[in-house]
Amino acid sequence: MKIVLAEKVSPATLAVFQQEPGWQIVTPDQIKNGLAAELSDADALVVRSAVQADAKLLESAPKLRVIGRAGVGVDNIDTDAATHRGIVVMNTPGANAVAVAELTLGLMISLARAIPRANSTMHAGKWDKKSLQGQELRGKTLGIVGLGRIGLEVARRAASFGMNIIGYDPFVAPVIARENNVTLVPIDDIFKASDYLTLHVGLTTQTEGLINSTSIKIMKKGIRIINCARGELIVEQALADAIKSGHVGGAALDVFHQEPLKESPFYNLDNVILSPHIAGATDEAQEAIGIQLAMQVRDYLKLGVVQNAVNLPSLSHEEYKEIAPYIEMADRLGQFLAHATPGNLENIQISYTGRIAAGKTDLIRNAAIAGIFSSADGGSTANRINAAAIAAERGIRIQEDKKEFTPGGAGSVLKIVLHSSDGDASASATVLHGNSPRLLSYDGIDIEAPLHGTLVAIRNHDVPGVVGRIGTILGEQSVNIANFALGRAHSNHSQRVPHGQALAVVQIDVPKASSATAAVDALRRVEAIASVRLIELGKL
Ligand SMILES: NC(=O)c1ccc[n+]([C@@H]2O[C@H](COP(=O)([O-])OP(=O)(O)OC[C@H]3O[C@@H](n4cnc5c(N)ncnc54)[C@H](O)[C@@H]3O)[C@@H](O)[C@H]2O)c1
Ligand SMILES: O=C(O)CC[C@@H](O)C(=O)O
Repeated sequence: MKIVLAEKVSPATLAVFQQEPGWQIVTPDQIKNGLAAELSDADALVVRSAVQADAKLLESAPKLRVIGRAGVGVDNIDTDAATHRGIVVMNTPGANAVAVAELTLGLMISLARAIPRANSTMHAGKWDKKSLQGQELRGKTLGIVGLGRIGLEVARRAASFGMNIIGYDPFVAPVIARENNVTLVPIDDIFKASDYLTLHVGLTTQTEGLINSTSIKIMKKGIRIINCARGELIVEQALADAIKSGHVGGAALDVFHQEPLKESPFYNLDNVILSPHIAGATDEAQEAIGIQLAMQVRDYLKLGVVQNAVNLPSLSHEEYKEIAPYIEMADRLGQFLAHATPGNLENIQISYTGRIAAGKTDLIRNAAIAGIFSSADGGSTANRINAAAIAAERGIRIQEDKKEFTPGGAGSVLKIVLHSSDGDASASATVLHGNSPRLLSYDGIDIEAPLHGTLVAIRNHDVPGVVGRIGTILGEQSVNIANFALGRAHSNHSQRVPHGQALAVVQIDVPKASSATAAVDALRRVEAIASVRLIELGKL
């Protein structure tokens, strides 16, 4: 495995990767010919906030499987492009929340008591006590936009200063706000009522430019604004103008539109405190972030465990262990069905029954779709990260239904139905003995066959002698049979499978599926055989 660390990470982060025998770790100082060149054969990329992992950069990384963001905000990563390329994007939520909250409180106190100015005047040999009378935080109203991990840490600390806390976050449960002494209010009330306003939302199309000349106009005179989230949340010139006019009493900014900051409307404004994107930069946070991220990236590359992914639901190690055999089974079932539709694929219906229906099924769904898209020559780029997105791009609808409890306790069963313009194809499967994927039905005929290795699926008329002919032909062609499963349509089956139809799924021992082509051709010439499909089941 090749891991490219594009930005400085803690020594403990490096150590996690270095413990893996044979892994090549490239540190920022070893990147000599540019990041794009280094990524040409990389499996993983680790970034902080400076590197822009955009679509163009990702084009130069054909093998890349995971991007690890050492931190929270992923606005420097084109997650759509990553998803499209089947790359997992992971971050480390929460690991720097206390660090950011502590700096936020530090900046609020610094604004209230003009600590930076007190310090610089003292260093300049001045005793400027008169101009340094401040205000207390006690009794003031703090408005928090974004009550996630950081926003809530800020709320808890601000409560201990005796502040009244109001918050705006459309996605937080009122009970969580209440438990943290936050009164939820509409965003305009935050602007109107806050003495201090602090931002803790990610950069999205909804939050970009949240603080602008219009929102500033309705703010309480003298408000102080703290931004430790993302520079783009504020229209910088509008804020600078409002500070100069005295409408806004001060600001403390850790993040900016352009970083590193080279030119700024805030330079030389007395009541503006600037810091170079350091809110999350504490020894403790960087250590926690680095180790957590390195372990996540390692576990994904080694075991396929997806944790803290922003483009896929995360699973705990235990959850992953439980569904891993079903992910593999879904992929094989999809491969089994691949090319089985008579016309152009329009719709994929995936039904989960039993225990799997109770858990997270996105990976199972994507594996099934990736399996369906897989072609004999391996030309499909769909994988379990991007398969649903690729289906959507191709205009193929995905329908899912779940039934947790089934009469008869059939265990966990996955059923896939491919609907096409000219007809349907369907199959269902389960996992036996912990990790053995088994086919349970194909096109309405019950059967029990291993979903493993090379299979020959034969639809035939249920007449005497066919099974014997199949065995003879395979024997004549020196193809050894590893497993022979038979099923037949019953009168109570759907009308699509007429009575008198039968199915054989034969697992054969051949080095490559192509070694059995002659045998398959011979089977096709048997009159009672309606169709033969040679299927080589690969691993995802
Ligand atoms: N300066 C730094 O060094 C630094 C460090 C860490 C995080 N950050 C920034 O802080 C942000 C918040 O981090 P977090 O760990 O608390 O993330 P989080 O995901 O835990 O919290 C974000 C909160 O914002 C809320 N939200 C989303 N859209 C909203 C909207 N339109 N209006 C109001 N609330 C909205 C979400 O519901 C969520 O509760 C990150 O996205 C990152 O950009 C900066
Ligand atoms: O890596 C950093 O230095 C900043 C991280 C911070 O912006 C984050 O979103 O976690």
